[in-house]
Amino acid sequence: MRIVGLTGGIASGKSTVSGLFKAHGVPVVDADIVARDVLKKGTGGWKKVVATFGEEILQADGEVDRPKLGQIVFSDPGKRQLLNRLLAPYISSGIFWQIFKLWMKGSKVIVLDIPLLFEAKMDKWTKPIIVVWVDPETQLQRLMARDGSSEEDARNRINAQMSLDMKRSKADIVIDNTGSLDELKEEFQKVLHEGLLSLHLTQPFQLQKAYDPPNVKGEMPRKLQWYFLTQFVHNFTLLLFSKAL
Ligand SMILES: CC(C)(COP(=O)(O)OP(=O)(O)OC[C@H]1O[C@@H](n2cnc3c(N)ncnc32)[C@H](O)[C@@H]1O)[C@@H](O)C(=O)NCCC(=O)NCCS
Ligand SMILES: Nc1ncnc2c1ncn2[C@@H]1O[C@H](COP(=O)(O)OP(=O)(O)OP(=O)(O)O)[C@@H](O)[C@H]1O
Repeated sequence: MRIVGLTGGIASGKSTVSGLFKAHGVPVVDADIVARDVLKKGTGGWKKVVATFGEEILQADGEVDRPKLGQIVFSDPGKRQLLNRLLAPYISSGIFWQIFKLWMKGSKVIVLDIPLLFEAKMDKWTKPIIVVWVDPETQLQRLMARDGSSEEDARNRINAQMSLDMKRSKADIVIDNTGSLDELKEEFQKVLHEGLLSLHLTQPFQLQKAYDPPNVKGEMPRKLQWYFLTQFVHNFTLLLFSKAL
């Protein structure tokens, strides 16, 4: 299975590009969604974060108040590193689990959409690496417009990540998202047909068929076996990652 790394800076347009991949039938694992799941009320990640940051980061319903925690960690690098360390094993194992499920479904090419691909040193697992780049001013404006955040908050979030120019220098393929959405779609088509092909990754028509092989009747017993196997692998990985940190 080929794992294409899709990264960039905050609000550089990763989700917009991953939406285009999905529209072409390529499955996407979204690390932000995994990171949200591992912080839901009652999960292991939630327990660790509440024990460390205190109950004042909770809403009345017991869920983490994400804007509040965001404000704490994006204005204090030490606290951000602490949060990263607490959640990293859960996020890594969640990502692994999603990829494993797609592999079982027979997917040949998937996209891993992850903002911290380089920072978390996960780039060694992905090839090619696509970086969605924008100039700093456009990034700031889009971030403030999308999140309704102040300039200070937006700058804090941008500065919490490796610079986009540095990420661009590490990319196999760069998508420049400074222009309009239509221009982005054109860039994306070029990447599909020229970029990925020049890396001998795959044929476009294979990309479209990269997921969901047709269902075969009477597969239930095998699926059950797979279910138990994957539960085992999931728990084992979680244990492994927890011990590694
Ligand atoms: C601090 C939290 C609660 C703020 O939540 P909020 O809903 O406001 O933001 P959201 O999770 O949607 O993230 C938005 C963007 O912020 C950036 N970002 C998130 N966490 C981090 C981080 N630890 N370091 C640098 N950038 C980050 C990413 O570009 C992400 O796409 C949340 O971001 C979080 O739990 N972060 C730690 C987990 C993590 O590292 N997530 C990144 C995915 S690997
Ligand atoms: N080419 C474009 N022209 C105008 N707006 C755009 C363009 N590309 C993306 N946007 C907008 O910019 C904002 C950020 O894009 P998006 O959410 O895709 O970024 P992201 O990299 O996934 O961000 P995050 O790291 O926070 O998940 C969104 O509101 C999106 O609609």
